[in-house]
Amino acid sequence: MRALFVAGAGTEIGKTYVTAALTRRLRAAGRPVRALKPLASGVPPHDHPDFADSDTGRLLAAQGLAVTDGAVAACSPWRFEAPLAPDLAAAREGRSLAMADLVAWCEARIASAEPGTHVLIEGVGGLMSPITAGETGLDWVKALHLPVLLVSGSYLGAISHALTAVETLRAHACPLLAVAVSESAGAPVPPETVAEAIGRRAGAPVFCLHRGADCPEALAALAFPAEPPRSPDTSA
Ligand SMILES: Nc1ncnc2c1ncn2[C@@H]1O[C@H](COP(=O)(O)OP(=O)(O)OP(=O)(O)O)[C@@H](O)[C@H]1O
Ligand SMILES: C[C@H](N)[C@H](N)CCCCCC(=O)O
Ligand SMILES: [Mg+2]
Repeated sequence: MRALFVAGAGTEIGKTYVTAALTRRLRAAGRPVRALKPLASGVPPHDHPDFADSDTGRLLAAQGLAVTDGAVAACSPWRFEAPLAPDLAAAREGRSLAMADLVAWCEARIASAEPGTHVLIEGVGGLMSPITAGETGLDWVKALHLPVLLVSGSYLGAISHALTAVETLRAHACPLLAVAVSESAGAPVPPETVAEAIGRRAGAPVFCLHRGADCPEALAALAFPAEPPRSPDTSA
């Protein structure tokens, strides 16, 4: 597998945290990776002190990339300052975006990735957060035909949010690779308890990331299995 889509059961629950952790894990194993946040709202200009805390800033840092005009545009070509749904954030700036352009950009980035490079695409907000006036993140996932890594929190209510997203993916024949439960601050139960409840019903493996934790090796191995060593060519 060369690319996957990191979708959320909601917003502010850990998609960027998990994407960055997976990126660092792959890089530490010497495996090239591109982490993309094609569409980002709530992003200040990249010379602003808060840029480092934006999704784009955090994904560039995880990739070891300097904050340059080119690197920012190559990670997040559609950036809006207002921390709102993308369609609303775009409208605040008198701009708009087209799903076809977003999908075409993602497909081109996957197609042009160096051989062996893994591509992670982080979505926006929750699975069905609006992208344009008429389309949601689900439409984006469906158009890309990529396996989905669904990120959940562990706050009270996260189980239902995650399973609602799982059912939605299933109803639309979107392949669910795994669920990652990223521990929410102040959660009333350990993330394993949430993961177990999701796992019983999700029909996919579920992984936990505690506060501040690295990406589990097993998640990286499932997402991007190591290529088997080539057997020697004995045909000559
Ligand atoms: N496992 C974790 N350990 C420590 N901090 C975490 C963890 N998961 C999430 N966070 C923190 O919670 C906040 C929200 O997480 P994050 O930005 O990854 O959410 P998101 O789902 O990507 O949000 P958005 O919808 O804006 O893209 C961030 O400050 C992030 O660092
Ligand atoms: C600003 C925020 N952190 C995200 N970038 C956008 C979240 C949009 C959520 C829209 C919704 O589903 O209501
Ligand atoms: Mg994010």
